Amino acid sequence: MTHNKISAPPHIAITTGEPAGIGVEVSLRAALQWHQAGHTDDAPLLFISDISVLRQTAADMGLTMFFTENPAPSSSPLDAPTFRVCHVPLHQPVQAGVLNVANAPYVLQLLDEAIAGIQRGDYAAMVTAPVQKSIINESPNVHEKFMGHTEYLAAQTNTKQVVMMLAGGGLRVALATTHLPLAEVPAAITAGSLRTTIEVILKDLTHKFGIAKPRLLVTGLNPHAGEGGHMGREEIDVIVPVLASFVQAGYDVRGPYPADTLFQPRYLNDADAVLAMYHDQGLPVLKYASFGHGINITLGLPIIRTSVDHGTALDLAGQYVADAGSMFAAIQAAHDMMISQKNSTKM
Ligand SMILES: NC(=O)c1ccc[n+]([C@@H]2O[C@H](COP(=O)([O-])OP(=O)(O)OC[C@H]3O[C@@H](n4cnc5c(N)ncnc54)[C@H](O)[C@@H]3O)[C@@H](O)[C@H]2O)c1
Ligand SMILES: N[C@H](C(=O)O)[C@H](O)COP(=O)(O)O
Repeated sequence: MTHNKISAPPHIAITTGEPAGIGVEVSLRAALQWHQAGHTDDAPLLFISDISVLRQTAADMGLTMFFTENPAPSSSPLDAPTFRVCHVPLHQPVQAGVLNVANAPYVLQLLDEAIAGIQRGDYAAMVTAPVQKSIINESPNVHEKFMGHTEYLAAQTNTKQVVMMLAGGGLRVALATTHLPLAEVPAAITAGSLRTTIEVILKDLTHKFGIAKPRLLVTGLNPHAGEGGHMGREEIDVIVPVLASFVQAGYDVRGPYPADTLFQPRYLNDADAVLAMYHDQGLPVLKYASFGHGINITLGLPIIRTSVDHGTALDLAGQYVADAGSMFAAIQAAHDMMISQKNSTKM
């Protein structure tokens, strides 16, 4: 891995994710679009990736893009889209659509470099292309269970509790639990964890999204929010008391609402975000509303991290037909969060 001291302004770092998936191609397309939108001075992009893969993929896609490990663009024509790269070499050559366990540590190296670069002050934010969680867990060289970026970034930055939030189609949906087997969800929703989750959401909606007094709607866990205890007691025993404590403290936190009927304008028009209890309670709604243009944000981290709303799409890899809209939206969101955070620290 090669480091070049990056001069101001700090770059937004893109990690290109699983090399056999669509991560590199959507990163390239979105970066080119970002460059063409004129963001070369206020929020330039930098790739954390294997530079040969970037060059080869751009050539295969017919994109005119140049890549340099050096601070000054070397061989590109004046004004041509030139991107800095923190070169991390692949462990083995890639075949599109075919996972290779030998490259799993490479995927984590991209993330480690992004975190370290932000901590060095070289990067202002990280935007992650999708990874394949299964192949990372199959690697004999990866010793910790890998649940997702969200959990990995929390661990690597020593953050006790983070919150996954996806946004798109006019919705923001945060999750009380992330990549957990469904059978483990009820036990994971404790008064303590729910309280911290809500605190993290309210704080970041203010500091990273510029919402002075966030309005949060909270789902129940069980069908019909437990039907008065006849279909589960988590609402009565855990969720209601936690929400009441926020209301008492003056926060606009409402619920628990039955999840099946909460996602309608009547409720959503009067809210900034919804907190769902588990992954497949909230995300299908969000992805139905915005797949291809939605984003994923990790709240509660000491760094800014955004990502796409889709996975590695191994079935599309190498065809260069994948929609880069979500990657572009993730870059835009990282940029907007940088500005909100700067403004909120000035206040
Ligand atoms: N941010 C991330 O790292 C992230 C997010 C979601 C899923 N994943 C991982 O990706 C892997 C595959 O997950 P999956 O199959 O459930 O979801 P997926 O998003 O990869 O694919 C679901 C469907 O959507 C299509 N699709 C996905 N992205 C697209 C795009 N940009 N343009 C056009 N079509 C697109 C695919 O071809 C497929 O038909 C899993 O390992 C999963 O954990 C990672
Ligand atoms: N839960 C996310 C989704 O469905 O889009 C996805 O798996 C990515 O999660 P991480 O950002 O934690 O990798």
